[in-house]
Amino acid sequence: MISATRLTVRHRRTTAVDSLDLDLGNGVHALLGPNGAGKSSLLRVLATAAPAVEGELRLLGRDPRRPAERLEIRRRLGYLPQTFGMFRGFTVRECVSYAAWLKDMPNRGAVHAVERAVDRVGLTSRTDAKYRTLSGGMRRRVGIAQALVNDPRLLLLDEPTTGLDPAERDRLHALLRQLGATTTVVLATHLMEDVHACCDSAIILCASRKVFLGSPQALREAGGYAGIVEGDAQAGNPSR
Ligand SMILES: Nc1ncnc2c1ncn2[C@@H]1O[C@H](COP(=O)(O)OP(=O)(O)OP(=O)(O)O)[C@@H](O)[C@H]1O
Repeated sequence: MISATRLTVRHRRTTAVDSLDLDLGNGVHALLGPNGAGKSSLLRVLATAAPAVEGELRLLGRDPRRPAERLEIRRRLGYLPQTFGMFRGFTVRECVSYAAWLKDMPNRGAVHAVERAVDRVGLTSRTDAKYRTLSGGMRRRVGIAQALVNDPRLLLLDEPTTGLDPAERDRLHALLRQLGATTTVVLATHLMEDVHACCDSAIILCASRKVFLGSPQALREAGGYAGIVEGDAQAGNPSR
């Protein structure tokens, strides 16, 4: 569902993702790495929100450089960016309906899909509340509902559990485990709790390069996250 070959992402002179090879199918895949390692930059490219400067990328079997195929990818894509803005006077329902409209969903199906997405993030009792009256964690859950509303085949979540209370984190983990059966989910996170609760595999980026890809168990056996990141720094690749 994601196939990248020598994918390179740059911001002016900074290389954020360096010659990445990646093949991911259905399942929940954690994207880990120190601050500045390139996680958000990679997710933006996978979300077709920014182009790669080099390399090949196929998303859901399609080439995001071709406008018609990019449109098809976007219809099947859910993306929660690390920070996102929303019209503060919109209700929860309006925020999620707006996302459905942006994703070109037919009006009739969208009404039910919006209710379902709001329910999946536990905000049904706040459907008519204005976005500006919500807590930080609830706002993040609105963002997750926006990402889910079109039942995406490719779901990209940038630190979705930040600010969620423990019960909501558990609820999201359960939802992601369920979605992973039919969806390719990439979850950028700093929390090993997320990895152990719902992920089938973990990818570690350090200083823009992939330094590990394997199951949570393989990660433990390889010395754990800290061991791998410290080992990479000692090998002369200090993270920015
Ligand atoms: N818009 C930008 N312009 C210039 N440089 C950028 C931009 N966005 C990111 N960078 C740089 O690209 C590199 C990767 O940043 P990125 O935000 O992708 O890392 P990250 O792994 O998501 O970090 P964090 O864990 O802090 O969210 C960093 O060196 C960062 O300073």
